Amino acid sequence: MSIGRVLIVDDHKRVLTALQILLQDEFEEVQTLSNPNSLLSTLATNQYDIILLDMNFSAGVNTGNEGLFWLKKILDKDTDLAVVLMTAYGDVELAVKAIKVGASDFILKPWDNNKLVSTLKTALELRRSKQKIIQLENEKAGLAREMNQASTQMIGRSKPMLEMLRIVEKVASTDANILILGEHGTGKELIARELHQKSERCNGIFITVDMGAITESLFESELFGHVKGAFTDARESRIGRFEIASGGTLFLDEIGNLSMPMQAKLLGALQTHKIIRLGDNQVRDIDIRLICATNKNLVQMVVDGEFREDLLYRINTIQIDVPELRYRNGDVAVLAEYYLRKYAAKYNKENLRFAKNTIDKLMGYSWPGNVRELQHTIEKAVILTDNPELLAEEFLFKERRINEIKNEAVSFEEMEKQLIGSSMDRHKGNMSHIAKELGVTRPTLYHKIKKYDL
Ligand SMILES: Nc1ncnc2c1ncn2[C@@H]1O[C@H](COP(=O)(O)OP(=O)(O)OP(=O)(O)O)[C@@H](O)[C@H]1O
Repeated sequence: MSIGRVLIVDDHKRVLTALQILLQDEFEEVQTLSNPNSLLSTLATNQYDIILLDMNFSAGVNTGNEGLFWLKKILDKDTDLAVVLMTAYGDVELAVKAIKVGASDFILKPWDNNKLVSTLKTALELRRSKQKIIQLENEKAGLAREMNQASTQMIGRSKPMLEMLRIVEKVASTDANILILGEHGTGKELIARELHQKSERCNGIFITVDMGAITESLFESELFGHVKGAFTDARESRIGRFEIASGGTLFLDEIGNLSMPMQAKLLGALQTHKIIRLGDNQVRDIDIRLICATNKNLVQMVVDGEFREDLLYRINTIQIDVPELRYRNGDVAVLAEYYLRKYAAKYNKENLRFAKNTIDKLMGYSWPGNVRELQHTIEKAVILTDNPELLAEEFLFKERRINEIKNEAVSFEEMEKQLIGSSMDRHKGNMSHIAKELGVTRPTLYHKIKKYDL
């Protein structure tokens, strides 16, 4: 028996009785209605999955117009209801008209019992699939809205920043592939999100894949998906990031970390706009806007034979260079103020201010870890301070010259390690909370935990 509620509408009592007897063993609930005039009030108080509706109600007038009239009324109330129509006259034109208006199917009287039952069951399945699709579409749109809302506003009014934002503004609405270059923590992911939000695809999904955290063996399954049984651990079929991002934007972070074989596979998908799930043979079209980012010098990598030239050309239709924080005069002060307000609110220290000379000290520092380092530095200071003002002495920077920046990367790594370690303690290993606090994706977090052996 199928789980489904059926309403039969026909003005012939004998038809109603015969259909009810036939269908009550096949469906969960079967009700009848001999007068269509009470159809709308019946629909208002009861829920059905299928309506089996006669086309001709007034004796002697067999135009089917009454059926079409009631069909429209039903669909006005609930566009997803499956309506199967019945007529004693095999009028193809009328059938086409009814299907165009939104009927699920059409049955001729006298009916064949088996055919009638299977038509209704197919209509029911179709309704279920439609409902599932609508539910998934709603969930997807809701998720996209939530993800878009969650992203931070871009802060910065310095000249290099304004120049970059002007380019972002210009290229966002195009569907061009974009390559974002910049040091760690300069805001590449934030810019990618901004591009997505300002694009025609803003109601679609923005999805990030951290290429630095993806292993050779998982690459294809992660990006292209797999079918059940494609490899030992593939217990269920799974769609890949390319398909999830369909209609939206796919952001490939740390693209410079891809091995040559992975680059070849990625290039294949980008050239053909098609993918094949691992273990499958169906070719599927992909519809994504591609944004890539890296802190590596890809041109040098091409020269060194570490990055495919054809892939570089494919991904950098437009290149955006994100300026390092140390070259953004004035942005440090604005960002510092922004993060002070954010963390003061978070840690219930709303009245906390910077002391007079603190901002000068922050502006004098070179910020090798860029905005992320500034963000974490302010958060740490807000947590640790017992003063009503954040004093310059509370920020302990080793003064560094530009030629020391190479070594700074090492000390920044040390700092990053400590930050992750303390966040892990604070959140008792809850990866979602840690990733949220540190402003990184979970794959990046896993990668860093592995890297620092935490
Ligand atoms: N202009 C900005 N305004 C506000 N916040 C910013 C800005 N730039 C970066 N941030 C913040 O700094 C942190 C790091 O930014 P993001 O992750 O986008 O950098 P990234 O360049 O992608 O870093 P990585 O190369 O390490 O992946 C995030 O928390 C982000 O919100």
